[in-house]
Amino acid sequence: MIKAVDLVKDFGKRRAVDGVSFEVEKGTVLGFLGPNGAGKTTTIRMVAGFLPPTEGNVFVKGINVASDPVAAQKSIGYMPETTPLYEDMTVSGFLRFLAEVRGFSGTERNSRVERAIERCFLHPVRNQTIDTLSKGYRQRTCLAQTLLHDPDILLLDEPTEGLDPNQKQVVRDMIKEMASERVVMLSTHVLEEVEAICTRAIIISAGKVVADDTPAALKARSPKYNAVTLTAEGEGIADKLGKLPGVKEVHALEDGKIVAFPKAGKSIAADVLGTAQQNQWKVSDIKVDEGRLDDVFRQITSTEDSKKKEVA
Ligand SMILES: Nc1ncnc2c1ncn2[C@@H]1O[C@H](COP(=O)(O)OP(=O)(O)OP(=O)(O)O)[C@@H](O)[C@H]1O
Repeated sequence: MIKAVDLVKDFGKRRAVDGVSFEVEKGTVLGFLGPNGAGKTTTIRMVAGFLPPTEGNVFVKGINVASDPVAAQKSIGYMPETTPLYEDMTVSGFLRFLAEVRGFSGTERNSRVERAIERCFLHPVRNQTIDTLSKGYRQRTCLAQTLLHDPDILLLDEPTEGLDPNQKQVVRDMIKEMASERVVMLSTHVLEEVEAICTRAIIISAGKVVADDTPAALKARSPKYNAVTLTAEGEGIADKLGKLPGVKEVHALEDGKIVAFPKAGKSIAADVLGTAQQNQWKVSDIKVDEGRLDDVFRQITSTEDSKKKEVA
């Protein structure tokens, strides 16, 4: 549904996006991650047809977005970082107005507005003016306006930014619900969001794609992935675990816990447990680490930063 090919965007001498390519198919919730200034918003704006690329192309359902943005935008619902809202309009009045801008009138317009209100749970505030809405309801109103024309592609720039944890959850659930029949591409700094709702994550750093995988596969790149933390009483625990063939190293923590790190690609939990049983250690707790996306994010993006410094 979306195909981006070698996208480049220069602002004067600054290269904000530097050769980004990806393809996304229906049913995907793609998290676009990266440090501040990495080029996320710039890329999303190019996909949305609001910013022409300096080089490269974006195709949306086969339509070249830069050559025919109006046709492409029929399939796109775009929620920018800050959506302009008409503060003195009511929520339903605002949605009716935008439905008309999109070319719908009469009963068609009304039913589209009702559907958007329903999908975004806006009933309690439908007759309230926008200037009186809480941040969460403002965000849901922004989301509702992206749905009026029932687009196949939703581009959401930091959709949960500034929301409290309950509101975040509501918006995430709405996004998940909308994703099954669409492509959702969202930018975020929030790694837990990627784990909670994304089926795929692209990490961008200094305008380049530095990782593109499922959140689970990215987590598996964490140095802590499959590490085993053991709370146990017994003789020579660290030494014995260090001798297991799959174990790379063993750390004894100050609180008495022992952490065994596996060699790349190894799973050591069964061996650790077997050794504990053989030696009759008194095990009170054992945990296998799932890996952490923030470790991987830091690792990948700081490697890129240090490469840049080396080049400079
Ligand atoms: N209109 C513009 N004119 C000049 N430079 C710009 C413009 N828009 C973005 N930039 C620059 O391009 C780079 C990428 O910005 P962009 O907003 O795409 O990053 P981002 O990853 O979305 O960052 P953030 O997470 O902070 O929102 C930054 O260095 C930014 O200063």
